[in-house]
Amino acid sequence: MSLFNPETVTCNGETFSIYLTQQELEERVAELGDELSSKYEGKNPIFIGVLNGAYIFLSDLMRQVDIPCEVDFLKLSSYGDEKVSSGEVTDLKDIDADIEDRHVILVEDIVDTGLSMNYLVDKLQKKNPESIATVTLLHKTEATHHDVQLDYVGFEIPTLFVLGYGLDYAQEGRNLAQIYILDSDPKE
Ligand SMILES: O=P(O)(O)OC[C@H]1O[C@H](OP(=O)(O)OP(=O)(O)O)[C@H](O)[C@@H]1O
Ligand code: HPA
Repeated sequence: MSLFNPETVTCNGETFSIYLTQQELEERVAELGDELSSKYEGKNPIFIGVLNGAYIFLSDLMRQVDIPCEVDFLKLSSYGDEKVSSGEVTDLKDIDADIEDRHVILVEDIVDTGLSMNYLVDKLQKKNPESIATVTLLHKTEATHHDVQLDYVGFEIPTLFVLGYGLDYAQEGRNLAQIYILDSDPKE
């Protein structure tokens, strides 16, 4: 267990409470790893992680996958330092790998409005992969209003701002080992 597992945390002046424990995260990530290992046996998939948020989930997920696989990263930004999407995606880094005819597993930490995932699937499709599957640790089901293809979802969560395990609030809180949820609705 991490030594950094408080029940509540304060980040940028706002209070968050525990929502998903380290054990719940570990168990679900292991299940997803098993599913992917079976599905992609013999296919040498390439995991593509979306920086920054997905880096912790992706590193844990890949260590639960027991078949040959590769990894690359791209970087987007749409939230800046805010709790609501700017509504625009900014490309900050593309992948280096050639994914033509490859089996791609696109890994996000969270699908909220769906804007980023929708944008990314379109962007990667243009590189002619053999297949694209999407994985997200968290899905804010009721907040998603863009069309998204979601193949593997860790947890469906309510429309409340979350923090930890890679997810930030104005760049802080990514190093928390568990997932925390804002004590009041950010839209109120
Ligand atoms: O479904 P959406 O409304 O598009 O929200 C999801 C996106 O927002 C976050 O990225 P962010 O822009 O905050 O960058 P970060 O990963 O560096 O924190 C998250 O990592 C997803 O990429
Ligand atoms: O709830 C959230 N928390 C952190 N980052 C995010 N990016 C989209 N939604 C969220």
